[in-house]
Amino acid sequence: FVRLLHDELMVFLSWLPQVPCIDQLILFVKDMASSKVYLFDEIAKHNKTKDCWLIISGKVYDVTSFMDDHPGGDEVLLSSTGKDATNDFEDVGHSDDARETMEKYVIGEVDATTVPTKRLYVGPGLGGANPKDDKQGALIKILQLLVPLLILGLALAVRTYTKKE
Ligand code: HEM
Repeated sequence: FVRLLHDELMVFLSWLPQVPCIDQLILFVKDMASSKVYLFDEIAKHNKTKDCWLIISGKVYDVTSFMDDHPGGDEVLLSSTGKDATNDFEDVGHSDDARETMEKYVIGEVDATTVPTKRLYVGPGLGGANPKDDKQGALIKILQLLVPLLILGLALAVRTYTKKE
């Protein structure tokens, strides 16, 4: 056991030169601690003011204690839960200060394979993943053909009946 302890200590000491100052040591320890990987569904459950987690650029942030201090308000943070909030975060154009602040709230990473991908809109009849879309597309095409024919027919009928003998 002592030998094992000694070995662990040596490993730790061999890491130390790579950690030039205490700030970095803290970041390093935090990094190690935050290497937990969460599933999307697990993260999505934290969607309340008193329990709020965000996914930004693959990392998971527990911003519960930041809700009252967020300059953009707590509502926007809440509305960014249950999804990948990277775009929401980037669209605002957050400052470097904000990016530094957020590091305090990292609790881990998201397992990217569990994040639902957004379904891109595929126009009707263009082979959407949903077979209902295909049916709607066909109906629209038929209507597009029928309506001008109907108008033409009506116009012809009106012309025929109003023609002076
Ligand atoms: C850990 C995550 C976040 C941190 C640490 C954070 C931090 C900040 C900070 C410090 C500001 C002040 C302006 C700046 O320095 O850029 C800010 C503003 C703002 N943030 Fe966030 N934010 C986070 C996530 C989000 C998310 C997910 C949204 C969703 C849209 C958001 C929306 C906003 C908005 C709307 C403002 C106000 C911009 C303005 O009025 O100028 N933030 N945030």
